[in-house]
Amino acid sequence: MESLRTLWPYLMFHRRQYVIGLLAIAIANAVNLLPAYFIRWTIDGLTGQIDTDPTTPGLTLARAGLYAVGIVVAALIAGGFTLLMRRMIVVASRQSEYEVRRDIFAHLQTLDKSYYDRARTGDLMNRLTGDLGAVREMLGFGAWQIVNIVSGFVTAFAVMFSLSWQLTLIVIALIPIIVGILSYLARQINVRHKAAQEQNSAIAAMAQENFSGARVVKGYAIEDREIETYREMNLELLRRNVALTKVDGPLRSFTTLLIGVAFGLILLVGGRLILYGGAGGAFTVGMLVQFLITVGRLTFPMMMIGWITGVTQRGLASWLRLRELLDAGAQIHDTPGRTDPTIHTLRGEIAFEHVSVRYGGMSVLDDVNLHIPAGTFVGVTGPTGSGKTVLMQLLTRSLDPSSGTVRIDGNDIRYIPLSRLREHISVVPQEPFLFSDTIANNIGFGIESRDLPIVPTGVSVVGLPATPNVPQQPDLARVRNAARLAGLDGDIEGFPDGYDTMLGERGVTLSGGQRQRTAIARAIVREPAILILDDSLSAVDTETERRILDGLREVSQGRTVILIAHRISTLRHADRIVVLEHGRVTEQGSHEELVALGGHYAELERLQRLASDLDADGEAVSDPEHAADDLEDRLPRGAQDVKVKS
Ligand SMILES: Nc1ncnc2c1ncn2[C@@H]1O[C@H](COP(=O)(O)OP(=O)(O)OP(=O)(O)O)[C@@H](O)[C@H]1O
Repeated sequence: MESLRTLWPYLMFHRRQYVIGLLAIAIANAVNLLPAYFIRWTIDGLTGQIDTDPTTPGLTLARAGLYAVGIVVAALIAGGFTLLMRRMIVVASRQSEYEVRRDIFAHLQTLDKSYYDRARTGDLMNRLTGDLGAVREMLGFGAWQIVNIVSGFVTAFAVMFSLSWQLTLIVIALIPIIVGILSYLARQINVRHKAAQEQNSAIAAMAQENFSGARVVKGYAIEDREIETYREMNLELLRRNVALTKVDGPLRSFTTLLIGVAFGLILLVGGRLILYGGAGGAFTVGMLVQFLITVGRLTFPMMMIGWITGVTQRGLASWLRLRELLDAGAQIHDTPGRTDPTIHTLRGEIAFEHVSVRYGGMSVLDDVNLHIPAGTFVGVTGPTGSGKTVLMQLLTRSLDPSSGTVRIDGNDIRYIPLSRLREHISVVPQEPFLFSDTIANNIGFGIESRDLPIVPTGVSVVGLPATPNVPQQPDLARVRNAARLAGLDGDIEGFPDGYDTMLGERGVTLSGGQRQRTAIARAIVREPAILILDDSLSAVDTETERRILDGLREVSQGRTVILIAHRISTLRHADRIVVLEHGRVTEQGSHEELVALGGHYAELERLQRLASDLDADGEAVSDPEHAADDLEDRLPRGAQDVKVKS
């Protein structure tokens, strides 16, 4: 029931609707019992058993008409209250669903990279759809039916007792059997529903990865294998769903059987009571019929007990799966009391002091000491896996160091508000992600929340507040300028709808170089204090690279730019170049200083010069394979990458 406690606040938020709705059900249930009284009086009148007027037969036409009107009025009242209940509870459950979904999404936004490294997108999607649906069903139809059952039983039993305690006892005797069997089946339903939901998540995750990686699947022609894997997983889902049906189904049949048994016994004992009389006065035919009608009214709630136990068990199991999302905490967050809220901007001075990072037992960065003055243009290079990306991730606190301190403007970054830190540092990742949106929105993505005016476009739904206002389109002048600096403006002008061209699933597919430049423009447009480009020029030709570097020079005025690269042509004009090897800073200085030093950088420079000489004098063209093999054998790993990519 711990899981219910955490759901409570969502219910309490709409308590007024729930209370009104639940009262309405109770009233409707009570009113629904009235027609049985009218029927009883009619029958007893006809059989003369309640002949109150000795001069006339038991039933007059006027009285029969009154009973008929009574039945219609009772139906109208009950119908009205049922409508009111639906309006209250179904809307409240939809609102609770909206709030849970909103909270989960907002919470997921606070989780850090390490969570998403582990989580599977398909699984998250399934929880936000399938599991949330099960919870909504529990809160809406489920809550309604629980009260329906409880109030239905209470009112019906009150009437039944007033008619005959003997017959009521028969019905009561059957209840423990019902409850015992139903709770056993409910436990089974819970276990099997969880298993089915887990398989649903796995299958959704597999499909999502397959669609995202469609190019790889096609490239390797492994569609058949994927089809077979999916078939197996789908079959397993079928098995689990069938297993669920095997316990879901008997609930209904079992309840019908019990009702049949109850009716049989009531007729038997009720008939006896009419014939021979019972304790507590005469038992009439009309009373027996009323009793049967009232028991009949319990059929649906009884069936619903089984169904509702299933819905509640499924809803609770799904809520637990949603709680797992809400309980996942961000490992990196502000430290209340130590975070300095007065920090609003950054200048861009960076210092790494004895910084080490370890993953498991593996050392990724080892005692790194580095000082980068504000406004410097720094190149970072080193073999693959030497820790360049990890070093940059420390600056946005995508991860915290295992030991040592990272400072910006002299402040320990653990005490700079996270939102400020990330607002003023832009990173162009190695594999940029673009949204299925216009190219203008993809570039302006990062400025929306910070700089854009809010315009009211919310839509009001009857009874609900208007949806929150959404930001305006990004400032096109800024977007255009960023695209120019990233060397992308020419490409965009060639697109069918210019800056309004849709990208991704619904539009143009960009080349690797265009994707990189879109990501660069997105980073530049925010005018960050620190701009980090992680191997972001690897997919562009040398001419485009030169244009982008010129653009970066222009934006680097007054900001710190860090450029991770393997190409000497990208690095050579940096104010300072840092070489990382095996997680340690092994060289730093200007291009000339490092070439003179004769270390990793000098070797990289020599081999890349050799490669371009080979290209230039045609040897590589006449026999490119051998030239490439020859060079590859001699190039260090980082340089091999350059050769392959360039
Ligand atoms: N989340 C992680 N868990 C475990 N190991 C990790 C994680 N992230 C990075 N590493 C490891 O840290 C090392 C450094 O990775 P990093 O991405 O910084 O290399 P890099 O120098 O940027 O390489 P490249 O030039 O290929 O991009 C690698 O061995 C990598 O496998």
